[in-house]
Amino acid sequence: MFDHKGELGPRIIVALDFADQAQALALADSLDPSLCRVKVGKEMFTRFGPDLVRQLHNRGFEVFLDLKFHDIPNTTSAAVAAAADLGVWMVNVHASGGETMMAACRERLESYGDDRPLLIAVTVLTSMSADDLKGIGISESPEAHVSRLAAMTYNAGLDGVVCSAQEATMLRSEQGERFRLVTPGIRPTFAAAAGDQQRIMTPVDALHAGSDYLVIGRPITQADKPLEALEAIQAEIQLAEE
Ligand SMILES: O=C(O)c1cc(=O)[nH]c(=O)n1[C@@H]1O[C@H](COP(=O)(O)O)[C@@H](O)[C@H]1O
Repeated sequence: MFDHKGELGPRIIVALDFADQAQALALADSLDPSLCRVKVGKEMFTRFGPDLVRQLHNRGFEVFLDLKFHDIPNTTSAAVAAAADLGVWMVNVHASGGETMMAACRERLESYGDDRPLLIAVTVLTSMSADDLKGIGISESPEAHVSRLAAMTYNAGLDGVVCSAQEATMLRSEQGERFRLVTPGIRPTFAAAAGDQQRIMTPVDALHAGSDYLVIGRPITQADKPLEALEAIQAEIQLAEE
């Protein structure tokens, strides 16, 4: 694994999944960059492109560019370099693209030194259950499959994985303390709806299980008062850390 300047900093990454840029920026303006990072994913990047990322940078936010690249090594490593040129804090690829592809991405970022983004790989999407895996021909359990993909990611020299918090304890013991665990599928106790997520956990349980970063979307972005929702989660986390 290669070194990175990044310290842990704020643990919450707010997923900005909006069809409307003004709405996303208004939400960002209501949040505090010292309390959270933000994530730009496929919907907003496809609609608004790199300019949205720059606007978030101008507001002081570190950005996780969540485009889950999955392609041949040459294409994927070039895409990761484009993300590094944009100055994002974190970028991801799909681990199922294979170890050679991931290693090519890591090598491509070496020339950026300390300015490179964290490079992580998606294992098994948190919306997928054991039955969904069977549907794509994978008969091992989600945990076993996550473990396999995380080991490949580690061997390719990446910084960590996106996984469910339900797999965090296992991966922490298998891959050690420095392997970053980024966990979506987080549902605070006050957020009743799991929505399309299958493998979920509360923020406090996720941190106890070993998550480094919690990706949280709708429980904050669709709350009546998003800043209050973020602060409520922060308060829960702080209480648990005392
Ligand atoms: O890579 C991701 O961020 C991701 C991976 C995964 O396995 N599951 C997952 O939900 N995500 C993203 O995390 C966010 C979760 O949003 P909420 O379900 O609204 O909290 C979405 O932006 C997803 O695209």
